[in-house]
Amino acid sequence: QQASGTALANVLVLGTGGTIAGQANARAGNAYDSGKVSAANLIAAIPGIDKLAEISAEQISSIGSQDMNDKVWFDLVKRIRAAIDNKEVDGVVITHGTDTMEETAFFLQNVLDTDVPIVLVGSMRPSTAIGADGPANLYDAMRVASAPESRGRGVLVVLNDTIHGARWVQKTNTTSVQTFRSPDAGPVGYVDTGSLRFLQPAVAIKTAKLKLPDAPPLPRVDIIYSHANMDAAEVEDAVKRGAKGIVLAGVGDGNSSKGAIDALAAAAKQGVVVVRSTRVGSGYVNRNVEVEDDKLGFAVSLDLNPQKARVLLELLIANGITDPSAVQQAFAQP
Ligand SMILES: NC(=O)C[C@H](N)C(=O)O
Repeated sequence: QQASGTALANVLVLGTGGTIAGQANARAGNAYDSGKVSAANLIAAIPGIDKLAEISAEQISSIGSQDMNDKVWFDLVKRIRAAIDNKEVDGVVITHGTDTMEETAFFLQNVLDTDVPIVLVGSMRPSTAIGADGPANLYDAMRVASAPESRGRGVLVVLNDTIHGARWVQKTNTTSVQTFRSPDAGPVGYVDTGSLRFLQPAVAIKTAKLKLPDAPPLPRVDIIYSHANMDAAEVEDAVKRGAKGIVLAGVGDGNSSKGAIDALAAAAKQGVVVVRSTRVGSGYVNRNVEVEDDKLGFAVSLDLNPQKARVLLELLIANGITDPSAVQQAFAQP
């Protein structure tokens, strides 16, 4: 049963920008500009998409997702909540740049309380490129967002025929159209010319674990990238500039040099929330294996990469959850 009682699902498309809305301007040079084409015009250019759903399109922002920020996130939440509360929609599609798509997806999953499908979509080639991938991706996202079987699966990402879950998806290639992967969990489904299929039945993903403050910004959480020959400087700088939390993009199993770990322990003692993640790109970060987390007052990110650990930690601190064991428990929730 659709929100409006009509045969087609009602899908709200919210444009934020990105390469999917990018346009080359040959006269201005070789680079293309992100976020030039409105979501409404992207939809209008796709033959047959109007047969999939009753579509309405609105623009939230027109930016490359390298510039994604708290204000756009708060605006998205406000609009989506209103659409769901007013029973306007059966599904939501968000057009978005790919660079920070996984962060927006994971952010929304943590604050939206709904089983309505929320689908993020982007492209790797601008809308004016030969073989632009945006139209097919947007068509597929519309199929996913309008399908009853997509309900209750949390926030989804659709690109290149593949459906991913917000917790696991990562951008893994700088330029390839096959860039989104879920290294630790695999995709949740596929959408191609012939079919839309999920690999597992929906296991209600607990959305909205956390409250969103009334207005941005979220508390400052810095990511510190670990490397050979590392000292304490980056950690100390983060503390000096007022970071309330630090995520370590550690080497290997979330490790770092003695100097950096000592500085993180000192920061934790002062009340900065420290979460160890990894720069590796896949795998779990385990507690108390190479680093004495219990003793030093750290939490670990488990399967969350540094950029998603940062999003979760911002939200936890905003909700007053700063005790390392409470932070650890929150990271463990699927
Ligand atoms: N393919 C893309 O969308 C990259 C672009 N820089 C963005 O994230 O907006």
